[in-house]
Amino acid sequence: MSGTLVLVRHGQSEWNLKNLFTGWRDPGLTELGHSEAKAAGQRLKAKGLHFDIAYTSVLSRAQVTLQHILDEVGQPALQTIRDQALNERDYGDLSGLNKDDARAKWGEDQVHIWRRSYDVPPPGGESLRDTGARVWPYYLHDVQPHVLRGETVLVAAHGNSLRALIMALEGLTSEEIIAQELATGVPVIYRLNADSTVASKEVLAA
Ligand SMILES: O=C(O)[C@H](O)COP(=O)(O)O
Repeated sequence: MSGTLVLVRHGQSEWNLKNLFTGWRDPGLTELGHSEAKAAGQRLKAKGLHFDIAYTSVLSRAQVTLQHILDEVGQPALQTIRDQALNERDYGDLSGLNKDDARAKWGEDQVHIWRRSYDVPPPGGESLRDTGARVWPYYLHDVQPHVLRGETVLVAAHGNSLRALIMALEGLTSEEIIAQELATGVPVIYRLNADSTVASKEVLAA
C-alpha cells in the first residue's frame, strides 16, 4: 500500500446556482457552497486525515473550498500549489450561457454530448479528452510522486477536471466516464498501491 489521494469538487458556485456554464470563468461560492466545503472538511477530519500537501486550480471557487477544508482539519497554512492545469474544462462559447437555454437552442442530446462525452468539444472549448491531456500529465508529474511516497494529498478542483483525472486513475473507458457525476463538496478518498493503481475508493457523502 502506498499513500492517500483525496479529490474534492468545489462547493456550489454562484453560477452553479444560476445554472450557467462556467468553465474558466471565476464566480464565487454561494452560502450553500461555503457550507458544503466546511462540511467536507469536517468529514475529512472525522476520518482522521492529516494532509502533507494540497493542490488546487487558479479559480477562486476551488481555492476557497480548499481553504475551508484546511481550516476545518486544523491545517490552515498547509503548503498549497495552485495550477491552471487543474482548472475546469474550458466551456468555450458556452461559458456564461444558461444550460436550459442551450438545450432549447441546440437540443437536449447535443448539450449532453458536449457536457458528458469524452471527445466532442463544446464550440471553442475543450473536450474531456482535451482536459485530461493537461490534467493527467500534471497529476503524474507533480501530484502522484507525493502519493507514492506514502503522503496524504488533497486536490480541490472541478467537476470535469476531476472526471478526467478519475477516468485515467480508475482506467474507465470513454463509455464508462459518461455516467460519472461528481457532487459539489463531496470528497473521494483513494488509497493507492505502490504500483500507482487504486487499492480502494471511498466517497464521503453527507
Ligand atoms: O463549468 C461548469 O459549468 C460546471 O462546473 C460543470 O458543468 P457541467 O456539469 O455542465 O459539465
